Parts: sequence; structure tokens; C-alpha cells
Amino acid sequence: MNIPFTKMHGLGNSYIFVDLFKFSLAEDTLSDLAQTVSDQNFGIGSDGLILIHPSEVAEVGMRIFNKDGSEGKNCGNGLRCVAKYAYEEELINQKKFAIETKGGNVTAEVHGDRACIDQVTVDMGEPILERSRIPMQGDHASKVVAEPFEIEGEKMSVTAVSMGNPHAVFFVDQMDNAPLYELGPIISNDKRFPEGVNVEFIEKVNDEELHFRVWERGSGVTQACGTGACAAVVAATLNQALNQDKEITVHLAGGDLYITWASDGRVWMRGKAETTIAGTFYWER
Ligand SMILES: N[C@H](CCC[C@H](N)C(=O)O)C(=O)O
Repeated sequence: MNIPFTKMHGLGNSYIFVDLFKFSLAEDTLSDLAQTVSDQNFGIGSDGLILIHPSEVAEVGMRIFNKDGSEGKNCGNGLRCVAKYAYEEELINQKKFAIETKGGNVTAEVHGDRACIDQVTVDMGEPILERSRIPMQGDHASKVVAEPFEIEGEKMSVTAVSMGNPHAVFFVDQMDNAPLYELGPIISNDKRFPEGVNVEFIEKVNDEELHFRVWERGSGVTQACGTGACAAVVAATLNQALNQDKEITVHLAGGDLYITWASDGRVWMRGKAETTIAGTFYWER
């Protein structure tokens, strides 16, 4: 099967995009395809697969599959790339439009001209803070803010936020000391998170800046995580480390994202989206 694809990234968090307005894929092949295209040796190399599809509830839909073939419910970097692609490829004729995700609909606005969109702003909607909807086990306290969290003998404290997908946020004094590789995968698969969890370590720089690193559910360490950056700003605000209604610069490994948790409760994400290559993937299937 010859599959037309576009590889795009948000701050180095790259995905292989397949446009289902022009091509069709069988549902029972998607997980295998995600694992195959993501492999840098046997495939193309990426953090996963993203499908751009027709939607009955928005101008365009997005589905995201992680490197391990698991399906995520939202992807901030992926949303900016989908918005860029949809406008540049004339799937959409307006610059502001809704995108359907399994984690809920969002609204994107592209900046630039048809020939090249470089920045995209996304209204990510309101974060989900109720424990049972993260989801995270436990019956005490409906929200998970600075909750004691012991793992591998380490006494930590976790703040849990969902942006349609689950995030466990931990503060560190020095990002260089963050146990990203040691504890990231263990926390991500901890039974206290029945659907797994994306794991973020953040360091406050000042009232407008955070350092950020992530171990993503299903993909491991990535250069950036858009939903994670949103969750990090929400978590820092809930812990009184940041003030609401301010644009925060989140310094991720692959670059900066600009996040605002507005006083009306909605989270705004602004950042780049870039195309790397377009081609045909020859899949022996
Ligand atoms: N690993 C995530 C999906 C990708 C999120 C990330 N790449 C982003 O930009 O938000 C999950 O399983 O929930």
C-alpha cells in the first residue's frame, strides 16, 4: 500500500500526518501503521501518527496515535500542525476554525498567508481538574494539587491536570536534576493512573517563565508536548507559583510555547508549526 504522508512538527515533536480527506485507511491497521511509521529504522521516524479527517462536528478532525500504537485523545503540537495543513491545503477557507479531537473540540487560528502558516493559536478550552476525570485513583479531595506521591522510594508531590489527555506534573528546583528517564516511564505506567499518564517536570524561572521536560505516555521523552505545556501552566497556577491571566513562556527542549490560563478558565496555546517533508510511504500490508 502506498500511503501519501506529510511529516510535520511542533518544536521538534514530530508526527506523520495522513490526510483522510484524500486517502482512506482501515481502522484495524492504524495502531500497526503508527508503530511502523514512527520507527526511524523500519519506517520514517516520528513521535507518532496523526490522521486529519472529515468531521461532522467541526471543520476538521484530528486523531493521534503514539509511537507505541496507543491512541491519545489530544495533542497540542499536533493541533497546530493540523491547523497549518488544513489551511495551506485549502481544506478550510477561514483562518479560524474548530478541530474535533477525542478529548473534545478546540478552536484554532492560523497566522500568516496561504503559502506558509508559521504560527498557530489554539483555544484549548478548560482544563479538567476532577480526579475521577483525569483519571487518577483515590477518593479523597476532588482535585489533585500538590498531593503526596511516593514512587520508587522517592517522596514527591503531584498535581494532575487533563487537557483531554492526562498529565502528572512535578516541580523540580533544578531541571538538570529532573528524574525524567529514571521515573518518567515508571510514573507513566503507575496503577494510580488507570489510563496511564504523560509526566512533566517543571522548574519555575520567574513569574513569566517555566522550564519544562516531558515523558510522554506512549512515546517517551519528546522534544515538546503542547497539552503538557498547558497542563504545566495550570498546575503552576494551582500551586500559586504563577498568576492566572498572564502569558507564560514555557521553555521546552525543542523551543518555546506561549500559554495563558485566562481568568474565564480557558487555556490558550500559541506556537510554531512546521512541515518537514511530504512523500509516499510504501507499507507492505
Ligand atoms: N502522548 C500523549 C499524546 C500526544 C501529546 C503531545 N505530543 C502534545 O503535543 O500534546 C497522550 O498519550 O496523551
